[in-house]
Amino acid sequence: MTSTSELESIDTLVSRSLSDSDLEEFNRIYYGRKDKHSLAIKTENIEYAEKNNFEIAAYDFPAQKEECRSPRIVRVGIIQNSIATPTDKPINEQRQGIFNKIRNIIDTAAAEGVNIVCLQEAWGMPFFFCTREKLPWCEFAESATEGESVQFLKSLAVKHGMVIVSPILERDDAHGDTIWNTAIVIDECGKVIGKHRKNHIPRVGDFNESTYYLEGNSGHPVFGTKFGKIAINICYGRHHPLNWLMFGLNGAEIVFNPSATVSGLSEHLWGVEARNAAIANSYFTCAINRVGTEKFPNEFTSGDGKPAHKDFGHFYGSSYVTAPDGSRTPGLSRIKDGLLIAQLDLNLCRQIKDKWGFTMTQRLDLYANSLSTKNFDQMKMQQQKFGPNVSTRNMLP
Ligand SMILES: NC(=O)NCCC(=O)O
Repeated sequence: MTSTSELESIDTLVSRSLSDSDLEEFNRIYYGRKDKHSLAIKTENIEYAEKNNFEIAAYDFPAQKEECRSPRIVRVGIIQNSIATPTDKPINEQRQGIFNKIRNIIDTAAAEGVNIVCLQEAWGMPFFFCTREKLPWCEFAESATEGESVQFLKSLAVKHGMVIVSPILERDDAHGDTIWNTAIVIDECGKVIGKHRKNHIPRVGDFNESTYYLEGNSGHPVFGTKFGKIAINICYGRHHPLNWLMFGLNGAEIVFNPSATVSGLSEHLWGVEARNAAIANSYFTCAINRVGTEKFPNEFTSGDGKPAHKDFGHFYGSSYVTAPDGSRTPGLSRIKDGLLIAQLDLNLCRQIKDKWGFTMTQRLDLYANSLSTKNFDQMKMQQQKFGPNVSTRNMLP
């Protein structure tokens, strides 16, 4: 289910083209990496990954030693995956094929000491929203506590004593079978400790997701886990700086961004948005994108006057991790399943807040005032009087 005509990755292109010393400078200037900070991976896991056709990479994000606090080291593992079988196969076969791949990758993450795993958006199904067809696709929606993928991951969480963040399509049968795009958090004992429902729904390209599920109603929850305070900003939410801000205000130390996005649309934005969010909010971000090209049984149109077609385009993977100081890992492959492991010292969040003062110097009072209902009403009145070009300065008392 992966395409070979696509470029493997920008990072392999760069590293193949530069001398060692130029590559070191590239990493320093562009990625903020003072040295390679690669972590050693056990030989048997490298061999296992090769045999099972997924990439494995590992990086370290150390913090300075402090006198009063011990280091708070956590290993996160982010997983990008393609689908496993053609999309015209029975639902259970499609689902099981993906489960088999994910089990291999999570077992490997555990063998490398990973504490928290996060999967990509809607990881257990093809990204069928382009089709606008309800059946069979809505059959992938499942209960957030007892669904097929939830049970599958609960057992892996217990087996490995790890926290697993799992983005699913949630069917809430207690509330009119409402469907949501949800990330659930399973703790190391196999308990679902909470969930977040995607706040922002795309209305761009073939991302016809509003046909299937509603805008989330869960706010900006942060989950206190054994390994750190985590939050999930699902896919299109990464274009909304205030969405990122709210997770930070609520105390997140790591924000996962499970995504599904295609080349031609967003690839030039991909390396910017989650990285910028880490800088602006002094937390770690983990951006995870689906990989591969998915074809569907029936043709659909994109509303752009071009001929009907059966594929969504290429999901370009390129998952990466950014630290609060803005340094980042290279991206995973654009064409292959992958596991990216990052060892984070969460002490870095406070160290960067102290160094740069971004959270201390932000003016939430000014923003809140400008965004308040009273000021919106004033703006509307002014716009009625003077036209749409009225300056926001006119809104302030
Ligand atoms: N899944 C999703 O929200 N994709 C929207 C496209 C994008 O944000 O790049």
